[in-house]
Amino acid sequence: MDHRDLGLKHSIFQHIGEYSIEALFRVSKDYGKKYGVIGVEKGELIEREVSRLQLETDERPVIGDWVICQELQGDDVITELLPRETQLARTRSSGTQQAIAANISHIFITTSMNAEFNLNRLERYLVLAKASGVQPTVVLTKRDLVDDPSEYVNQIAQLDPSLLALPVSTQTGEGLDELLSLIQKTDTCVLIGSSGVGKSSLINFLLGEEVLETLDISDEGARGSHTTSNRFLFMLPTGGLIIDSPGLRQVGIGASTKNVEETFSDVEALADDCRYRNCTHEKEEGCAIQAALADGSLSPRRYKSYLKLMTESRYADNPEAFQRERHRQWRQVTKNRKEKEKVLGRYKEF
Ligand SMILES: Nc1nc2c(ncn2[C@@H]2O[C@H](COP(=O)(O)OP(=O)(O)OP(=O)(O)O)[C@@H](O)[C@H]2O)c(=O)[nH]1
Ligand SMILES: [Zn+2]
Repeated sequence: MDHRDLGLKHSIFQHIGEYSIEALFRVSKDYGKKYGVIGVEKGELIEREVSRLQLETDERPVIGDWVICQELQGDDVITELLPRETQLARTRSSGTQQAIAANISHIFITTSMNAEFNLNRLERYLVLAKASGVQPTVVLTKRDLVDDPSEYVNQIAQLDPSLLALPVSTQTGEGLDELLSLIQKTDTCVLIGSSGVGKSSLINFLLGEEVLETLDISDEGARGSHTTSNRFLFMLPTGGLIIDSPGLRQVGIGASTKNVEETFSDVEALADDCRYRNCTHEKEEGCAIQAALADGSLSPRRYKSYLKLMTESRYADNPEAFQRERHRQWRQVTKNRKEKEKVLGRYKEF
């Protein structure tokens, strides 16, 4: 085996500099202070537990990162964090971005074909994929529960005709070979989606064993006193890698207005035809978006989803504005509470 089996893309090589390839490792477990890393020595996979030195960047290594590890005074340490090709990030409460996983080549957006199916949520995930610069595929899970998945596939085609939507079932095995065939040897994939859509079941299938359920117990035994990591990079037996991280399972992830515009290119294209350049698409005369809503060519659902994600992403573009808005909302809450107390106080007087 070699580093390509760990997902090494050619582009990372230029950053290795004077180090030997044996010093190159990939972060596979994140314990907070310590990390699990994997590398290759004499054609064999090696796993190490390392801590990090004060790095030149403020950035903390995350799962999927490529790092340089060296032995210093008997300890294995991360001495350098290599530049990321892609990263998935979320917006902190302060409005700044925090990386969750790095060097990902494929995002599988998972959604099940039942009440959980939600186009707004899908659009949110598509914006996230845009923000990360990563190719998304929609995986429609629980294929065995529906007679005909085409109703779901068609709805996704309406969001973006170039987007692949793949119905699968871990119960019957349908679609799973196609899913596997999408993962190349040097690919690093993540599955994102709501709780219960079947992500763990899919990861277990890809790994060929029930790793996710049994992991906590065996890992704790092997690690002794360390807190068990719940962020993992797994190597698939069929080639390629997959990241499982609870941070990736949440939806509140940051993206810029540009990412939203790209995801909603149909709505943006309409806006080009508005009479006024600074059209707010609300009441203006000659608004192409209002016209499309009126003639039914743009659905009110998609329009609302677009406006909502645009508003959110404006804050990601501008953390200070994000802070101001939070402050304003907080003042409003406090004011409401004071007013309520006033009213209640008055009642007490009676
Ligand atoms: N009918 C059917 N049920 C499935 C399928 N895949 C998973 N399930 C069931 O759906 C439930 C949730 O599956 P998980 O794999 O734990 O879902 P998850 O997305 O990992 O959920 P979290 O761990 O909470 O994020 C379990 O009861 C599974 O047995 C499927 O293809 N068909
Ligand atoms: Zn308009």
